[in-house]
Amino acid sequence: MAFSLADLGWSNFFLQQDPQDDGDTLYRLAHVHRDRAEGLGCDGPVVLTTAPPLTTAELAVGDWVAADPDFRIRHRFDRKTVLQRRAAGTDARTQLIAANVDTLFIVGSCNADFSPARLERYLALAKGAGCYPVVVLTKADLCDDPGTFRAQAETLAPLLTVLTVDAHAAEDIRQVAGWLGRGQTGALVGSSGVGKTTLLNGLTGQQEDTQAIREDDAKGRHTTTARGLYPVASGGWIIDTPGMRALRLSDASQGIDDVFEDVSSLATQCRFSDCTHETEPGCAILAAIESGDLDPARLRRWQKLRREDQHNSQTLAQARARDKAFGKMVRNVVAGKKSKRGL
Ligand SMILES: Nc1nc2c(ncn2[C@@H]2O[C@H](COP(=O)(O)OP(=O)(O)OP(=O)(O)O)[C@@H](O)[C@H]2O)c(=O)[nH]1
Ligand SMILES: [Zn+2]
Repeated sequence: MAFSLADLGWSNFFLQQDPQDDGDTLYRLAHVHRDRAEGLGCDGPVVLTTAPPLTTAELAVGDWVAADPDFRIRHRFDRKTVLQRRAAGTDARTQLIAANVDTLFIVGSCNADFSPARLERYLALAKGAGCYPVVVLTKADLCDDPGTFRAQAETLAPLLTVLTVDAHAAEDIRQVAGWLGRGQTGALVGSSGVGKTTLLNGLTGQQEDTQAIREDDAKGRHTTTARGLYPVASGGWIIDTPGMRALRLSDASQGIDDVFEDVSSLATQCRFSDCTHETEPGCAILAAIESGDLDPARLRRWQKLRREDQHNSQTLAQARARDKAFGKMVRNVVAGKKSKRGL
């Protein structure tokens, strides 16, 4: 299938950046592997490699790049939005998830798996990344009253859009596709078994494998493997982001404050600027809990996310400082060798 640049999501935002080399061609990245990337251009899909100093580690699905006639990527365009998270394990580095996503579909379900804390975490990720969040609650067909789940979700961030859907129903898929008009890009996040693959299949008309859910705990087995950018019939694009179950936030304080705008604006009204909202007199948050205006569980979730974000941002800053010191040491050693050789 052939696409124009506008079909692929190209816009003035990218056009205004440095003009590419005359011989270069523009591509949007659909898949990124360790040694190569797959790009979509006006002449169809191509396999791309990177030219130093660029490596595939700096590329994300959804990125715009310029490549030379030998299909080597020479330039990556600045991103409109970028989804990233702190890498798993003890490594403090951030991991790229997807780039240039307009709408982040935060998928949950109308069953025992529904978790306000998890939705808030993804909402903070979306706000921090600059994406428009849409909460999609699946399995509405298996639930007596999906409206209660929707109402609960709507309280989690200001002016939040929440859809309740049967991910197998074409008319419900059309509702989701409403955010994916020509050149618009969406991404799906949510824990395993909530129906991301089912939504992806409905949106793209493809058949990726889904697996039957385990009855006991409402959690599916992990079935999705490859991260990629796929065309949607409504003219947009959808990015599947497998492996997003253990989402750890860092550098997300602005996103958290936006999602918890109710709590963070109350905090500015406390008498003491370093109020811990536990016992202090003149605490606006305690007063709101007392009057029933604020759910104490929401306060606890806000505090937990902020603590986690502060901790991760600190370790990230430490890792960056370590990298910088190491780079300096290497440069000093190299400079020392050069001066010994009289260069
Ligand atoms: N009845 C009903 N079943 C659904 C709905 N959405 C998903 N399912 C079923 O739930 C199971 C898990 O769905 P998947 O689409 O594989 O979930 P996933 O989020 O992709 O899971 P991972 O690939 O593990 O991340 C499958 O058996 C789906 O058919 C829905 O809205 N209604
Ligand atoms: Zn307070």
